[in-house]
Amino acid sequence: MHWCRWAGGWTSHFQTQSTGQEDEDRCDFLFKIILIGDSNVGKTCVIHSFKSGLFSDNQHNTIGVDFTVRSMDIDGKKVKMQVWDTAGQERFRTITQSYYRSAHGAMIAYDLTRRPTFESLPHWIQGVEQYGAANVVFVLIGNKCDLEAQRQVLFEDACTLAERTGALAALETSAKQYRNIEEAFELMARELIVRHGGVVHQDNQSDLPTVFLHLDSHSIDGEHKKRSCDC
Ligand SMILES: Nc1nc2c(ncn2[C@@H]2O[C@H](COP(=O)(O)OP(=O)(O)OP(=O)(O)O)[C@@H](O)[C@H]2O)c(=O)[nH]1
Ligand SMILES: [Mg+2]
Repeated sequence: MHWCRWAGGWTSHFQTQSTGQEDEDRCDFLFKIILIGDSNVGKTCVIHSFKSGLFSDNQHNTIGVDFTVRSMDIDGKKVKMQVWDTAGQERFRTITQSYYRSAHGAMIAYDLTRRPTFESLPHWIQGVEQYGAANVVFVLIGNKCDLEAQRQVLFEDACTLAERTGALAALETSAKQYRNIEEAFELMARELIVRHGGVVHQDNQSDLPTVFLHLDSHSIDGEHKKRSCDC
């Protein structure tokens, strides 16, 4: 039987006979992360990239909801990230919203080459506030930063929105070039660990701009407490 800390309580989600897989199944924390945002912003690619490091150009639109699991080592703690991929298409909205309730964290994604996908972020944030848990942590993810020449959203605009809406952070990612993918999930994992009783140090190794907001003073080292963008 393998015990896992499920955000505040202990759970036996990994009850099995002893198979010699104990090390693989053991974890210190298990967090549910949901990815939401308009269709074609790259949610599935971000998750696929996080899971396998690979990028596929021929990604089909997600039907309903899908999920994947990946473990991360955060300062010696084994953290299982159960990542829920949702369809951005309107017709699946009722199904996808029913998954918000049990999420500890939400990554709300937009495509920085398509302004309308950024404009709809307030709507997605409102959905999290309405259907999600009260203390859900959310970050704003501007994907496709490899397409700089086609950019339609300034990072400063994302920072402003993040600050106004109480997001933990704003980040720009590229699923295609595996840029800021690991960092986005690590940022989320570190914050959730702190909120659920662990103590970790913030360790931002990203080469891309990230702005951290609304972090508890005890949650991270002072020197990294706020890395602001140039806005
Ligand atoms: N250049 C570039 N293209 C990307 C990136 N991420 C995703 N794409 C492309 O964007 C398109 C949509 O990607 P998906 O991951 O299917 O988008 P989605 O948000 O999951 O869409 P739905 O499942 O309909 O909600 C695909 O053609 C991907 O190849 C990226 O970082 N850079
Ligand atoms: Mg998808």
